Amino acid sequence: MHIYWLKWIAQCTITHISDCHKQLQESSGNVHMVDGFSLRLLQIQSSLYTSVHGFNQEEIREKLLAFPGGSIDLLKQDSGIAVLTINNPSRMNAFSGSMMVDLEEQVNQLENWTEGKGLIVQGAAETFCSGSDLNAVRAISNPQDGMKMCMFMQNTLTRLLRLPLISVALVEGRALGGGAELTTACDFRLMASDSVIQFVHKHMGLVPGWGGAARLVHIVGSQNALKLLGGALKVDPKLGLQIGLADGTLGGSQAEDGGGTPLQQAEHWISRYIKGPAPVIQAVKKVVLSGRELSLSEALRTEKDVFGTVWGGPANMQALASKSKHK
Ligand SMILES: CCCC(=O)SCCNC(=O)CCNC(=O)[C@H](O)C(C)(C)COP(=O)(O)OP(=O)(O)OC[C@H]1O[C@@H](n2cnc3c(N)ncnc32)[C@H](O)[C@@H]1OP(=O)(O)O
Repeated sequence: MHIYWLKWIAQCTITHISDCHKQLQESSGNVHMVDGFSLRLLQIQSSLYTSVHGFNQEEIREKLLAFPGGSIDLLKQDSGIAVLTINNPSRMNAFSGSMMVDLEEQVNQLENWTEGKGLIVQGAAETFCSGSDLNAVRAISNPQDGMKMCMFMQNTLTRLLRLPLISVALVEGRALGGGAELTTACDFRLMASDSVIQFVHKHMGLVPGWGGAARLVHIVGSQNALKLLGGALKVDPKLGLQIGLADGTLGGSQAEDGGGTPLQQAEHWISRYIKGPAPVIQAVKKVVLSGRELSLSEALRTEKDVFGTVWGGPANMQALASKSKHK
């Protein structure tokens, strides 16, 4: 069992934890073998950095908790859409150390949300996020601590992007520095009419460190990424749509976006992509994610595995029974 399990862990670095959980249960035939400890181990394996890379999660957690303030709030709704709110309005929703730890805990929650289909990431009080809290940054400005914080946030944001939920960043006000990086850890970005996404890192004598540069290149291409980072350009909704950083804008005609608050408009926008049963929507995200992250042959094998989880499943059988037509 141990050798099989270790082999499986090596394979499932990319595959989402729930797949591992399910297959472990099947292979062992004993659900009790997948206890909290094993799940935690699997979560660590789905992260980028582990002790092999000199990363000590508990040590950096302790360090980050020394910089408290604000919170990351999670609301899981019956609709299958969760709302994650970056909440530190007195600092324009800058990330304190404890908020970085909070975010990791909320991602844990979402990884285990079997009924989930969609996720909206927003900032409190009509602005998105002004990056890392400069007070914390000053206090841990030595390269060693900076690298540890960077690994912690890369782990968390990678797991956020790999959730089997279709995610959208709802950008109101400003998304600056690490806040701009956070928007790239979602599948889509929606920009309110007066909003700005700006990778201000160059002005701070930095480059992105939370994985934002690598993800940005995937989203807008290397030419545009170079312009955005090299010029610390302000991306408004018009430029965002033009270069593909924004997938939609809010504040259009009522008919188009459903009207209401920006959050209601974002819920309306995402609802068209998450209609249907959770296992099917989660499978959609998984096949796209594997196509995005894996080599073609690995992605094809993953697609086959994910296909196997929905083929002959309840939604498939129901559709066959109802002889549905796609007019
Ligand atoms: C790898 C991660 C890299 C990074 O994220 S580095 C951080 C990048 N972010 C920044 O440099 C943002 C710096 N802040 C600003 O440019 C401006 O505060 C900002 C966001 C444009 C808002 O400007 P205003 O509307 O004029 O408001 P304000 O400046 O009076 O700000 C209100 C209060 O919020 C505070 N604040 C804003 N961003 C912060 C941050 N990142 N860390 C800590 N505190 C921050 C700001 O100091 C002010 O506080 P207070 O009222 O003076 O006590």
